[in-house]
Amino acid sequence: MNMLTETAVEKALEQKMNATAYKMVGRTVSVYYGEKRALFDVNLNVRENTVTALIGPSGCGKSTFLRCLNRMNDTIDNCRVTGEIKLDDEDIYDPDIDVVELRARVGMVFQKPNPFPKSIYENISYGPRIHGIARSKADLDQIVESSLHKAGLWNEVKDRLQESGTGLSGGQQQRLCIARAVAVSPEVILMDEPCSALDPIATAKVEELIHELRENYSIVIVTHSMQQAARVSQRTAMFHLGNLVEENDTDKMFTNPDDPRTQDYIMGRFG
Ligand SMILES: Nc1ncnc2c1ncn2[C@@H]1O[C@H](COP(=O)(O)OP(=O)(O)OP(=O)(O)O)[C@@H](O)[C@H]1O
Repeated sequence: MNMLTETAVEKALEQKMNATAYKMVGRTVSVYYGEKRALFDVNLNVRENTVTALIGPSGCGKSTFLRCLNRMNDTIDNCRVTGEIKLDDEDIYDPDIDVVELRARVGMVFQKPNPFPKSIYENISYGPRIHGIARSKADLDQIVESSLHKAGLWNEVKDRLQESGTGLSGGQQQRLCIARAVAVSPEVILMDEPCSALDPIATAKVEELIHELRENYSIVIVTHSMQQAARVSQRTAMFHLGNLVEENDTDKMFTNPDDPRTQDYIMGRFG
């Protein structure tokens, strides 16, 4: 993309973002693991075409909040979520919601790349097949190719689609997992420390990819790296001891945060 077009795309995205279209809205979200309360009445929204970074010291509840957004906490015994979370205008905790469909709309990429022990092709085609997105082999081929393109992996794997996904390098596996999430046409992508198992070069590639994906998706990323939050996100939310301390424009958050706890954390004074 040339500089001019890139600036135009950035500008258009900025305008979209400033219109404060919320893709997801979280109101008074609390989470309990048995008797233990891990989140306290968190009010946090996910903006469209925006990367939102969740930061804060270990154990502050970042992953717990992330998992609320596609009901991954349902899979944890003893975990109870209260409050309200809406995707567009739909309450995702409504008992009538189809959770499998929800998790296709709100996809997830985990800390450790977790491709299925199947071929690269099958890793990506599985979701579209079970969700009935592809009607023919040609449809599937097209989805596999376009998802790999979107994840910046096509050129590296196009000649080895039938080889196992687990044979790829760690960074390639993570981009495969991103391609797998993208293949079911999600609206939101959740990423839980997606680069923590990657080397700096693979990390840079995934960060670049996150930057590009923002054009089409809303992204929420948990990260321990302040540099990463500053590089990839437009909004940042700071958690501490299960509370949302502050949510702000990333630029402001890293230059002039409203809350002293944010300042302390960013300056490495705790956590
Ligand atoms: N499955 C679980 N069962 C019981 N307690 C849990 C579970 N998962 C998380 N917790 C607790 O909930 C709190 C928040 O944990 P969470 O993993 O959300 O924090 P985090 O900010 O993502 O931490 P980290 O940065 O270390 O990954 C912690 O006190 C943690 O011990």
